[in-house]
Amino acid sequence: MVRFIEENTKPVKNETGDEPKTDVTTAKKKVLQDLIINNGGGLINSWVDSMRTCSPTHLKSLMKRSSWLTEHPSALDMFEEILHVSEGKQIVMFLDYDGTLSPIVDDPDRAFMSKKMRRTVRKLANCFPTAIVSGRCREKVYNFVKLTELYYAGSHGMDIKGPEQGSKYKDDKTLICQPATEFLPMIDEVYQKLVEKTNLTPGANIENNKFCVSVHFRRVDEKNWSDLANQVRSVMKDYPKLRLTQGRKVLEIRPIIKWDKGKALEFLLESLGYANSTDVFPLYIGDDRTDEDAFKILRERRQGLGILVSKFPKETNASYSLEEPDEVMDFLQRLVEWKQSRAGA
Ligand SMILES: O=P(O)(O)OC[C@H]1O[C@H](O[C@H]2O[C@H](CO)[C@@H](O)[C@H](O)[C@H]2O)[C@H](O)[C@@H](O)[C@@H]1O
Repeated sequence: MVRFIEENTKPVKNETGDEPKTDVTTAKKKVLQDLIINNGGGLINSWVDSMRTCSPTHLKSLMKRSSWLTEHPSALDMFEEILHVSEGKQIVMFLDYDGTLSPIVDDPDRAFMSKKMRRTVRKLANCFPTAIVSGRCREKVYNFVKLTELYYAGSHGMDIKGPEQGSKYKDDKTLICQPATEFLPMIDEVYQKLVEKTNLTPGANIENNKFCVSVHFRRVDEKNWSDLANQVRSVMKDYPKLRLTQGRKVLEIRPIIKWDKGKALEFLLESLGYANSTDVFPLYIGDDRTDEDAFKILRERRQGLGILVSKFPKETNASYSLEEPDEVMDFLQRLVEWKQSRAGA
């Protein structure tokens, strides 16, 4: 059976503080049950349901933004409080790329970050250890960001490398972590098969992210989603060692190993010498379901905090929110100014 792993989520409460009777969590649980029980029968419908359930416009109708903001306030509004809880600790920054540093666009190859954002991230990395944690392959995300002073964790954390020029925080020139190398031939094979299978589905775009593959359906007409799901399933059924997760209008195919953005965060903290430290404050900013693994780790460790980038209410383990990449840039800029003011004091 193809394994479709639901990302970690927590129930969203309605305005009275109760869980709504039919909320997103319930809907997703049903999708998951269908997958397990039907083992193929209702599978395609379930995939398509899930593809729809993840659309922000669908979620928008289920949750009220005002009550959601009470639980996940703006990180800009709460800036002073965030500084207060990080007092005396080393801030370590973790930044997702798509939808966090760059706006979501139709063509994944054109998801450029602005020059202003790049300047801000460069200044940030000068103030705090900073890592980019992305679903994209590391080389590709590096080509967008182009900053040698950062840590990069590509392929959802399955490809980690320290700063090119060494880090001012630690000499990490040789830091490399690739826990899924044995899957490389399999991923290449699946990528080729998916390209062939989906080439008659208008708008479908298969992206090779080295240790995982993305099947984009942003430009696929909704009436063709079940065809696409069928094509993906027909390929994946022969690969029980691969699993499927979902991001923003994208199906992500990746090895079944227990490694994700949360594990990458832990690995990087450990590499920086903060494995068991209580003096560290990791700040993770991301917009997608795959970022939930990192938000969850921070909650479990009771360390630092997660900030979800979203204009719409979403189930999340993050504590705070920002609406869009421009707000992320403002937040990062304020962190830089705060750090610089202390250095000069
Ligand atoms: O972890 P991330 O850095 O957020 O990467 C997740 C996926 O991001 C990209 O896809 C998303 O952004 C595209 C460009 O804006 C958009 O067209 C697509 O619909 C989004 O899902 C990237 O192309 C994927 O490979 C990443 O896995």
